[in-house]
Amino acid sequence: MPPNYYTGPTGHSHTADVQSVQTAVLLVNLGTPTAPTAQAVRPYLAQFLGDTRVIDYPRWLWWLILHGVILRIRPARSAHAYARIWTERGSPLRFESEALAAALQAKLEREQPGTLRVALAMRYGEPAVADTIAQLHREGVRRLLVLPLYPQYSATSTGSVIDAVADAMKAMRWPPELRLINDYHDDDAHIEALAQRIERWWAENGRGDKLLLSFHGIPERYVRLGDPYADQCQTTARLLRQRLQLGEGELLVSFQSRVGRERWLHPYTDATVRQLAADGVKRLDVACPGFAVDCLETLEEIAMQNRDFFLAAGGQSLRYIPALNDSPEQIDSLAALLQRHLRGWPASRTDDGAA
Ligand SMILES: C=CC1=C(C)c2cc3[nH]c(cc4nc(cc5[nH]c(cc1n2)c(C)c5CCC(=O)O)C(CCC(=O)O)=C4C)c(C)c3C=C
Ligand SMILES: [Fe+2]
Ligand SMILES: [Fe+2]
Repeated sequence: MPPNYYTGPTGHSHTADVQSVQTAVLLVNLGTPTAPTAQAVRPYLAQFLGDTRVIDYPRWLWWLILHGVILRIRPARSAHAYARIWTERGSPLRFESEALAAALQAKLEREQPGTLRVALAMRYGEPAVADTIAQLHREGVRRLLVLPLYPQYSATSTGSVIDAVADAMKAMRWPPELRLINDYHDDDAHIEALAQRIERWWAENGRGDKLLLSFHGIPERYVRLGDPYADQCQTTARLLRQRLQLGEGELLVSFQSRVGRERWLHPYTDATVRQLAADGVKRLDVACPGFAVDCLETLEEIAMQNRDFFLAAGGQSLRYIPALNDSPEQIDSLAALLQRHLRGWPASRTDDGAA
């Protein structure tokens, strides 16, 4: 039988429950290297930076630069950064995403016993989107709801997940019915979750002089070409500012993680924290609402690198407020978001529980 050919509900599944569950939720995050070494980071960066959604230069030119220059230098530098945040559980992006998926599975199982599966895939590296969808398909999944773990849509992040899902579907004779959440940047429950998470953190740790929201940047050119990302970041920030009842000067927005020589979204986070310190701000709180779970970009770039920049420029403390991760706030808001997008699909037990 050809690979990915639907074998029916008795196919390859191991438990009665899995056999009967025809609807799956697939969470997709970016992916992360398997170890904090140049050797492990290199193939990860090659796949990531080789994606035309991420870098759209003409292929032959970019291939020469990527393989001739960047992949000779960057893996060692990135590996050094990864080593600073690596734990005995591995890469934070990976174990935090797994914890989120497990908590969502448990929550949805309590709400609708035996009707839904939650799976997790990574856009780059493992577990690959195509392999995960093929496995769900073999287990009899006929309806698939995909949630890319990016609150704001960008072609470079969400768009690339859509490509990977489309490629996986193309390889199937009878693909499952598909729904795909584009973004949840202005979802009421999501804004409420962010606000409560920040307020809870302030209640436990006290409050700084200002709150900076740092989002991952993208090249400005992509926004001119129609990417809604910058607008969605600003909307998330505006809604959060209203909900937290903060003034324009108390909640600021910046963009981090710039790569290469092009102009990226402004203002840059590193320049912003230095300027704030120079302006006399002593205690700065930073949150990164664009990241569903903590990762290199929050734990190393913000909580370590930018903290150092702020202190060196005269600031007293830069405190990073953790991502929503698998907090009750995140689980409740994402479960509600998923339930809304699942509406209209039949309850998926086909065996009336008799298996
Ligand atoms: C070079 C172009 C890049 C674009 C465009 C980009 C957009 C983008 N990225 C995220 C989320 C994450 N990025 C992460 C790491 C990371 N990002 C880039 C480059 C671009 N990102 C690189 C090269 C790296 C790897 C690390 C490094 O070498 O600096 C991560 C963390 C991964 C981890 O393992 O922890 C996340 C998450 C979004 C949301 C986005 C567009 C909006
Ligand atoms: Fe990135
Ligand atoms: Fe970075």
